[in-house]
Amino acid sequence: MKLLEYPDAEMMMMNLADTLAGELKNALLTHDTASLAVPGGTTPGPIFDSLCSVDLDWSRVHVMLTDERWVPEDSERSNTRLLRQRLLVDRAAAAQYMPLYAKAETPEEKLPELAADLDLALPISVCLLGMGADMHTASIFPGADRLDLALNGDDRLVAMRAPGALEPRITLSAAVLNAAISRHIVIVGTEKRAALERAQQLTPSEAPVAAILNGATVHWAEK
Ligand SMILES: O=C1O[C@H](COP(=O)(O)O)[C@@H](O)[C@H](O)[C@H]1O
Repeated sequence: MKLLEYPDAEMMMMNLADTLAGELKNALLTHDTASLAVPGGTTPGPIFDSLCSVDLDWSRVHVMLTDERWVPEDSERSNTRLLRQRLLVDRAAAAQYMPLYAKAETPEEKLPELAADLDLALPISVCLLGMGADMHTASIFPGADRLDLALNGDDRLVAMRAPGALEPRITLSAAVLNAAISRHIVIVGTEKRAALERAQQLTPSEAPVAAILNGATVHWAEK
């Protein structure tokens, strides 16, 4: 794992947007299409605000989330809602969005069709992940019901319920995240920095983020 420390979060978000854009442009030089996986939650909004206006051929880019909360798209908890408001706008509105949510009571009902659609966009060219202070990444949570499947199975997508998650989740598996050509993790604050350091001493079952640290670049700013 490589750790990049930034003087402040604003600079980090702009830098990271540039890095992701550069990697996408490179991928498009040698492939017809490229894919970008991004997290939801509270951290990545400012990255999306910069990335969405980058001049690249977005029509050849598949955009997907690393994970989704099983709530309707108009819910404030929806990661898709965040993407539609802040990433899939401006030039990036031309990207092809691969949803991880479809209208149904439970993620299990839609999982096979969502997973089949994803195949078009795998392996991921550029992957950005977040991390919670509880050391979850994507929606791979400590104590989750299908933790072993998400960490060690071959499935691309896993439906999850966990004590630390407010609603059912659907998440890309560690296998899919680790197959990404480039992997970045963005974290802000001293609590998450301490959690990252703790995770490096723990097993992936105790600290799921540990499963995807090898080969990743972690971007950190205190505030
Ligand atoms: O629930 C989630 O949490 C993580 C971390 O979110 P943050 O609000 O602490 O930045 C996020 O990476 C994930 O995509 C999201 O579903």
